[in-house]
Amino acid sequence: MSTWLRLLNSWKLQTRFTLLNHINCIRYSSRISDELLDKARSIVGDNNFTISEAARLLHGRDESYHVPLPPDLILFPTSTKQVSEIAKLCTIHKIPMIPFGTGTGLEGGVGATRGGVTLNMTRMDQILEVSTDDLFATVRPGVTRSRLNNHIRDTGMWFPIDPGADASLCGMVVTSASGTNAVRYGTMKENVINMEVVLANGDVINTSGTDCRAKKSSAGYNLTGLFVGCEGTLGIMTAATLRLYGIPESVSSAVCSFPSVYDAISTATMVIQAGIPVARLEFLDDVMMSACNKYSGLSYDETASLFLEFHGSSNSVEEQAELAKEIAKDNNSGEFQWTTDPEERSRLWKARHDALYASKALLPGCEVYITDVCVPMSNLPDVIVKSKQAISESGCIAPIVGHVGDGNFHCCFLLKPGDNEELKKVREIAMWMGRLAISARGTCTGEHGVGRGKIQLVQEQYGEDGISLMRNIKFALDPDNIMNPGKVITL
Ligand SMILES: Cc1cc2c(cc1C)N(C[C@H](O)[C@H](O)[C@H](O)COP(=O)(O)OP(=O)(O)OC[C@H]1O[C@@H](n3cnc4c(N)ncnc43)[C@H](O)[C@@H]1O)c1[nH]c(=O)[nH]c(=O)c1N2
Ligand SMILES: O=C(O)C(=O)Cc1ccccc1
Ligand SMILES: [Mn+2]
Repeated sequence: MSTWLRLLNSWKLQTRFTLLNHINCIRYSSRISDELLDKARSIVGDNNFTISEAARLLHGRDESYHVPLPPDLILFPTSTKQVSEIAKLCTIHKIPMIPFGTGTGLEGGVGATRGGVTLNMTRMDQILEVSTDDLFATVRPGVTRSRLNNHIRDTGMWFPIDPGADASLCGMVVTSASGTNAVRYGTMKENVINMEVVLANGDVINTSGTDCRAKKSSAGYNLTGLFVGCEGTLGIMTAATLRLYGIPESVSSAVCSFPSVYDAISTATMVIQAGIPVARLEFLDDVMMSACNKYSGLSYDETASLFLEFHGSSNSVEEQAELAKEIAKDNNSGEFQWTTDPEERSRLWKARHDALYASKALLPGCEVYITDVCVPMSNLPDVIVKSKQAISESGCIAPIVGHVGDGNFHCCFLLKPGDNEELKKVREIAMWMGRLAISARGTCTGEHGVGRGKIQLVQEQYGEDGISLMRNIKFALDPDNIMNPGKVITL
C-alpha cells in the first residue's frame, strides 16, 4: 500500500474514532458536561481518555455476578498530580470517581452506581523502590502482584500475599485481600507500611507520614489502617509501600483426603495448635475436589481434603510435613502425599488457584455468586457443615473452598444466567450464611470486601453505633459522597 493510501486510511480511522467518541459522548454522558470532558481530557491527554462503549462496559464490571454499571468516562492518569487534578475537577462538578485496578474484584466494587469518571490506574505502573536491606517495596497502583515478584525474584525476596488472581497490589490493599498464604504471612492489613492517597478534594497524603518506611509506628491515629479495605470510598491509592520477605530455602506441599469435613478441619486446627508454621492450609469439599479433578486433569480422592504447604530449611519442611501427616492420621485421613518436587507442587497450586474456573466449568456459561464468611476456628466445622446442608436442601450446585487456617471459606454458587428466581434464592442463602457467621462470632467477609453485595450484612455486623461512626468518617473525608459511591456503606 502506498504511503498516501496508508495515511488516508489512518485519517479515516481516526475520524471514525473521534466521531464514535462524539456520538457516545452525546448518548451517555448527560451527567458530564462538555466543559468537564474538555478539562478532563486536558489533564490526562487525548491518549489517556475514552468514552467508547466497549471501554465503558469493560470498566463497569469485575469478576462477580453483579450487573455491570458502566461509568460515563474513563481516564488513565499517569501521575499522582493528574489524579489530584481529576479529584479537584470531580469535586467542583460533584461527579463520582471510581478507581479501577485490574477488575478482578468479586463484589462489584468497580461498578459506577451513579455514573461518573472511572480512573483506570494501570498506566501508573512504576516500581518506585525496592529495599532488600529494609525489606520493603514501593509500587504505583498499576503494579500487579506477579509483576512485583518477577521484578524482585533475583534479590531473594518476595511479596507472599496471594489472592490467586494477578490483582493490582493497590487493589489488594483497598480490598484488604489475602488468599492462600495469609495463615503464615498475614493479610494485606499486616503488610502495608505506608500509602500515598489522593483525597476527594485533591489533597495528597501519606498514611504513615511523608517518607516513613519503619516496620512499626505508634505515631498518631492509624491512617494506614483506615485506608486498608476502604474500597476506594475514602480516597484513591497512588502508591503503596509493602513488606517483603526472604524466599524460603525449601518448600514442601501436601494433599490429604478425609472421610468427613470434621476430620479435615480438626486436622487443620491441630496443625496450628501444634505450632507448625504452615504457610498454606486450604480446604476443598467433595464437590470442589471433583470439579478440580475434571478441570485440571487430576485424580485425587473426591472427598473433603486439605492442601498444605510448608516453608523453611529442607530439614524443617520435611519435619513439618511428617508432623502434619501424623496429625492427619489421628483424624482418620486417607493417604498423605507430600513432595518438594517443584513441578508437582506447582501443578497442585495451579489446580487450587483455578478453583473458580473449575467451578464455572461444571455449568458452562454460568455466573457465580461467591460467599466469604470467616469465623473463629472452633466454630468453623459447624458453620461449614450447616452451609453444606443448606446448599443441598436448596438444590443448588456450590463447591466449597476455604483458607481454613484462617477460619475463612467460600461457597461458589453456580447461577444460570437470567434466572432471577435462582438468584433470589441464592442471595437469601448467602445472607443467611453471613448472619450465621456473625452469630458464630465471625464476619460476613474475610477477604473479598463489601462492594455492593454485603452492605446490609456489614450494617448488621457493626450495629447502628458502629455504622454511624463509619458514616461520620466517610462524611469527613468525602462530604459530597463522590468517592466510589454506593459501596461499603449507604449514607
Ligand atoms: C480467580 C480469582 C480468585 C480470587 C480473587 C479473584 C479472582 C478472579 N480474589 C478477589 C480479587 O483478586 C481481590 O479482591 C483483589 O484485591 C482486587 O484487586 P483489583 O486490582 O483487581 O481491584 P478491582 O479493580 O477489582 O477493584 C476492587 C475495589 O478496589 C477499588 N480500587 C482499585 N484500585 C484502587 C486504587 N488504586 N485506589 C482506591 N481504590 C481502588 C475499586 O474501586 C473497587 O472498589 C481474591 N481475593 C482475596 O482476597 N483472596 C482470594 O483468595 C481471592 N481469590
Ligand atoms: O480461590 C479463592 O480463595 C477465592 O477467594 C476465589 C474463589 C471463591 C470460590 C470458589 C473458587 C474461587
Ligand atoms: Mn479466597
